[in-house]
Order: sequence, then structure tokens, then C-alpha cells
Amino acid sequence: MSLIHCPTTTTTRLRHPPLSPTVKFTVIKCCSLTSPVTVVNGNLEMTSSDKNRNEIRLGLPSKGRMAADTLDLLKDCQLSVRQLNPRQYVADIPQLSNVEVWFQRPKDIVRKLVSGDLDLGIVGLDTLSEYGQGNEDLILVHDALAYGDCRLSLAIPKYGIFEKINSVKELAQMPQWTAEKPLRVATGFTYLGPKFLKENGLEHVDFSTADGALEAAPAMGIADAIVDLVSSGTTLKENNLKEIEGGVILESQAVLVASKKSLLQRKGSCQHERI
Ligand SMILES: Nc1ncnc2c1ncn2[C@@H]1O[C@H](COP(=O)(O)OP(=O)(O)OP(=O)(O)O)[C@@H](O)[C@H]1O
Ligand SMILES: O=P(O)(O)OC[C@H]1O[C@H](OP(=O)(O)OP(=O)(O)O)[C@H](O)[C@@H]1O
Repeated sequence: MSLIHCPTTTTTRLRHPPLSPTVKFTVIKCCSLTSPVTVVNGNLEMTSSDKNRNEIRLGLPSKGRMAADTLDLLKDCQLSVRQLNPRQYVADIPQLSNVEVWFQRPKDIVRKLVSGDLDLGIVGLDTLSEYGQGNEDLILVHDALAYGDCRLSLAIPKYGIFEKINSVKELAQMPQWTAEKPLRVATGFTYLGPKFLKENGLEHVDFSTADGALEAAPAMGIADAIVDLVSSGTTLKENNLKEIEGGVILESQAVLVASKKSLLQRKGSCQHERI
């Protein structure tokens, strides 16, 4: 997928070892740039609100599960991210003079891609889907960076009235859920969760949200079901919960995403090829 082409470019062709051998990842540096990004004690030679800047801004996870693996991926691509100190949120990549790196929380990377304050970002597909909410300006440049694997799933208790419920269809057909007594679902995914349940015929649903440890909600009597990320399945198992047929909302891994609009304004380009 080609986003923008600079007529005279220098190309660094890279291959990330864990990816399929048929995937190539090409970053093009545009030669028309007049000056590289200068980072002096964290102060850039531009204001953050300058949407006319030439530099390409890449958002990387500042902490959490994705942070270390993202730096490892770039390192495997011979792209070293140079950060003056860990509490400084701006960095550069010496091999890509027109790119500046900004460390942000994954959800803020998506928000800033939407607002045009970042041009490219690496986040989980789950985060992109939740906070991007189908925004057509956000395009997947690479949809499988081969780490951060997990799935967003609906899970219900193994016990009680759910003991014999093994599919979303069966859950939707339970006579218990009425306008007065809806199915109570705890989730941090307040866009994808309701969308999925509505699309699957669950009309009477009441959502609550929390920042973590959602698996406790059914046992605490706060919720009947949860919508949360699952990878090994251990947390569900340890809390007597189960996934059910048709309940996987999204399969996720790390992706490289771009704002089409803001990249088109830049004098650089990023190209991804699949052959
Ligand atoms: N078992 C897992 N649980 C949660 N996230 C996982 C798991 N495996 C991979 N991931 C990926 O890691 C991301 C979570 O990263 P992180 O922990 O930084 O996010 P977060 O806790 O949602 O962020 P924040 O703290 O900003 O709310 C998910 O969005 C997902 O893409
Ligand atoms: O399937 P598993 O391998 O058990 O992983 C899934 C768990 O990991 C995440 O929680 P995290 O560890 O980020 O803690 P949190 O619940 O406080 O967000 C996620 O929200 C699940 O609770």
C-alpha cells in the first residue's frame, strides 16, 4: 500500500525476522526535506500544534505490554530509537532523519492520529478499533507486526444460570434479559462491546466500566458477563469464567497505523509492500 510518493527518494529496505518471509517493510526517506528534526533537551524546533510541519511523527507505546516489544521490532529492523532519558517522551531514529518519535499511551496514540498530532503509530488492533471507531482516515500500513497477540472476547461464568450456555446465540435467547432486568456487562471497551452485543441480537444490556481486573465483576455480583482481552486464558479460568462460541469480537496484534490525511501533508512517505 503506497501512501505518498516522493519523486526522489532514498529507501531503506528492511525485513523483520519474525514476520513471514513474504512481507517486506519499506521506509522511504524523502530527500526534499530541508532540515532534520533537532531535539535539544526535549525541545523541538517546532510547536506541537504545527500541522504544517515536515517531519513525520511516529507514536510508540510509552509503557505497558507493547512498549518493549515495539522497540525490539524497530531494533530488528536496524532502527534504533534514541531517547535521551526514559522520562523524556520525544526521541529520534538516527537512520530516519525526517521521523520524530513520540512516546504515548496506546489509546492516546490513536486519539492523536485522529487529531492530526501524530502521523504514524504502533498500537494493538484492539486499541485502534476501540479508539479509532471506524475513522476512515486511519489506515493500516502493516496489519500483522507479530507481537501483542490477544483477542477481545465476551466471557460468562461457568456456573449458575450460565452453566449450559455455550454460545452467544444461546445467551441472547435466555429469557432472563428484559428491559427491567438487562444482561449486565462489564467492559473497558465501551465502543466495541455495545456494538458487538447489539449486532448479535442482545437488546437488553446494561454496561458498566472499570480500568482493570474486570474478571472479578461476575463473582462480585456487579456483572453477568465481561468483554475483555484474553491471551493465555488463565485469568478467565482462575475466575471461573468461559468464552463461548461466537464470542470473539476481535483478534488483535500490534499494527502500524497511519493518518492518511496528515501523511499526505508531509513531505515524507512510508511505503509498505506485500508481495
Ligand atoms: N493478555 C493481554 N491483556 C491485555 N492486553 C494485551 C494482552 N496481550 C496483548 N495485549 C496487547 O497489549 C495492549 C495493552 O497494553 P497496555 O497494558 O499498555 O495497555 P492498557 O493497560 O490498555 O493501557 P492504559 O494503561 O493506557 O489503559 C492491548 O491493547 C493489547 O493490544
Ligand atoms: O488471558 P490472560 O493471559 O490471562 O490475559 C488476560 C488478562 O490480561 C489483561 O489484564 P492485565 O494483566 O493487563 O491487568 P488488568 O486486568 O489490571 O488490566 C486483560 O485485561 C486480562 O485481564
